[in-house]
Amino acid sequence: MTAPPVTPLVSLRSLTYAYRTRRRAETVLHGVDVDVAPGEFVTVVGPSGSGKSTLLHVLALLDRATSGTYRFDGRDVGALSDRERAALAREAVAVVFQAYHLLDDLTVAENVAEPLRYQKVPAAERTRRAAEVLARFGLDVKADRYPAELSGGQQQLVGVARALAGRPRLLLADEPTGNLHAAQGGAVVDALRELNERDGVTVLHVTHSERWAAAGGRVVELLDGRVVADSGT
Ligand SMILES: Nc1ncnc2c1ncn2[C@@H]1O[C@H](COP(=O)(O)OP(=O)(O)OP(=O)(O)O)[C@@H](O)[C@H]1O
Repeated sequence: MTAPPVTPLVSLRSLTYAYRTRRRAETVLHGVDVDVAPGEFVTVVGPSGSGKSTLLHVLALLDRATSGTYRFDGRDVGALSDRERAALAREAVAVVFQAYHLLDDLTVAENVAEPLRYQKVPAAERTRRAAEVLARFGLDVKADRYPAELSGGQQQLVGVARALAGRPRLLLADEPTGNLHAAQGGAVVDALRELNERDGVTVLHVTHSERWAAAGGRVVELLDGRVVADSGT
């Protein structure tokens, strides 16, 4: 007996995206077809300007595709209202950016707990989860510090911990190592791999560094807004 087919967590078909200025529209994604199965770890590589960040913003539900379809766990995202998309993003998707986007006047633990408010997680549970994820990354000792008192690598790990605390199904990381030294960057990529392997979170890591692509797993390569190589197909 063959196993039933698994619904991809992410399924893109003929997806395009155009930036519109007052004068004209510039298409920067041209017919992207990609499926990502639940539990996959995908590294997206490509030179500067190839469309990696644009793709990530569409996947994160921050921008709507111009044409084509994006299905998230079988749901056609294009058919959702803005409110429904925002709810799906809040519940199921987390993003780690190159800039850490931590709130300076909140402690590390408060930063990690803060987004859980929007998922309506009760206060005691927010505190418990923040402590748990910080401990996993060895940052429990920094829980009461402020972001400015941490190194860049530690701040980015707090960003990963914050993403994990929300228990996302899809974690998108856009050049999370871009501002870091090699060793710090390695710790951040290790953290992404761990939450993929241990927690089953589907991860899509965008980078223009070949170094991380060489670390294994599936690699999707973009060039001029098109997928030119995909080791998963
Ligand atoms: N807000 C915008 N308005 C118009 N064009 C844009 C905008 N943002 C990006 N672009 C264009 O879209 C194309 C793809 O950009 P994108 O940032 O997605 O590439 P990238 O592969 O992530 O590059 P990098 O590795 O440098 O971050 C580029 O030609 C860029 O100039």
